[in-house]
Amino acid sequence: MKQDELKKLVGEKSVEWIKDGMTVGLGTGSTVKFMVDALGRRVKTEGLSITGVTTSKATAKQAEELGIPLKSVDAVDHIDLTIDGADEISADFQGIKGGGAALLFEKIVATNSKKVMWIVDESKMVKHLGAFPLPVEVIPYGSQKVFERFEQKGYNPTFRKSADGNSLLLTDSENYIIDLHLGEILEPERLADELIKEVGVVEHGLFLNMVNTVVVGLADGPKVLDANR
Ligand SMILES: O=C(CO)[C@H](O)[C@H](O)COP(=O)(O)O
Repeated sequence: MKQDELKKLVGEKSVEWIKDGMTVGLGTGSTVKFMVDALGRRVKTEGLSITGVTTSKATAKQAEELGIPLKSVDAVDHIDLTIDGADEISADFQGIKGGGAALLFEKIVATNSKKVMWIVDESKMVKHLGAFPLPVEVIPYGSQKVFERFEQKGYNPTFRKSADGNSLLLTDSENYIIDLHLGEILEPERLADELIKEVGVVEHGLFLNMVNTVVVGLADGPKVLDANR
């Protein structure tokens, strides 16, 4: 099966966990897009009553067009379940997210959720994190200095460019993304602590001890993994 078909498979499978009356965090990315489409169909055809809390302008636009009722994270009491994609998931269920530059809102929504589910095709399952460049969201002011500090530490940083390649990408919060090309992250907790203490860093894409369930798209069907937390 092609990667897109695996993404569709898990996107459509994941909405089975959504029940009437839930407040649901809606992640960002191409896999989540299939999930939101499937959720929109359930809202329309079954009259499923849910409230969505989105993690990006792109997901909010898609959900609005499908008639999914939305609220801000600040306007809900709690989020029952967040369904999101991921860029890498290690054998011990730690993750890298932010390939779609939505890591800040994704982490805020995940942190305020009772349960977090990640939906991925099998290429995202890895032994150790780090082959995927680690996104770090930084405030534009002073970002060159943060970049230089990352260079001195040997983190091989690159500023993420906009889709047309002519300017730096701006996140939904109008920040920049610096991607760290680390190769392998052997101590994710230590790195997460270090990055969040760096002045000018808003958030990083290490999502540690956050996911409860992973739905992996395999050629012979979706596989559900429990992170036991
Ligand atoms: O973290 C994300 C966006 O910030 C995405 O969930 C992640 O990049 C996976 O995206 P895709 O489903 O398109 O592969």
